[in-house]
Amino acid sequence: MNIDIIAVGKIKERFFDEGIKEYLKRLKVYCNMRIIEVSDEKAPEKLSEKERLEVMHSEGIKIMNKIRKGSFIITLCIEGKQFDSLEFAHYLENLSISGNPSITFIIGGSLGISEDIKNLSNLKLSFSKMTFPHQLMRLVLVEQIYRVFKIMKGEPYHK
Ligand SMILES: C[S@@+](CC[C@H](N)C(=O)[O-])C[C@H]1O[C@@H](n2cnc3c(N)ncnc32)[C@H](O)[C@@H]1O
Repeated sequence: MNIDIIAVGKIKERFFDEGIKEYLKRLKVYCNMRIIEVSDEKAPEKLSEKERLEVMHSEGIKIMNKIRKGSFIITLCIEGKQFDSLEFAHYLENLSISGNPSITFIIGGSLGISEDIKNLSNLKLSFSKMTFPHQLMRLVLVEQIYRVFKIMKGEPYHK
């Protein structure tokens, strides 16, 4: 299975970086995963709503340019659909059985993600109603994808 994660912004904290790298290493036997980083737009700390939308729009264009053609697009956002890990595993398993060439997960930057990207997504996925920083979200996502493969293969990990 080809899985892309398109993420806005860099991983700056070493402890997130190490965790993400560990799961990417573990995932190598299960899938072909690429992490594609797009740069975040430089923005002042205080932004008007109009400026915030403009930043997210510019980041959205960079994201769009990186989406693999024909990919099933899953955008992470707080208001999306919530799954438990077993449901998420079955959902991804069905996607792979239905012959999708790839799955693309999208994680927004510190300001969030544009409506354009949300609207072109096949699924909006929420990990809870709480807001997580984008670096932590990337770590949680790779861990949950690893968990999905362990569940799909019936291998011990999930309880
Ligand atoms: C710091 S958050 C952005 C917060 C922004 N105020 C918003 O409402 O989207 C950065 C990114 O992490 C992801 N994210 C954060 N919390 C999430 C959650 N509970 N479920 C799904 N994605 C989340 C989203 O992709 C979001 O764009």
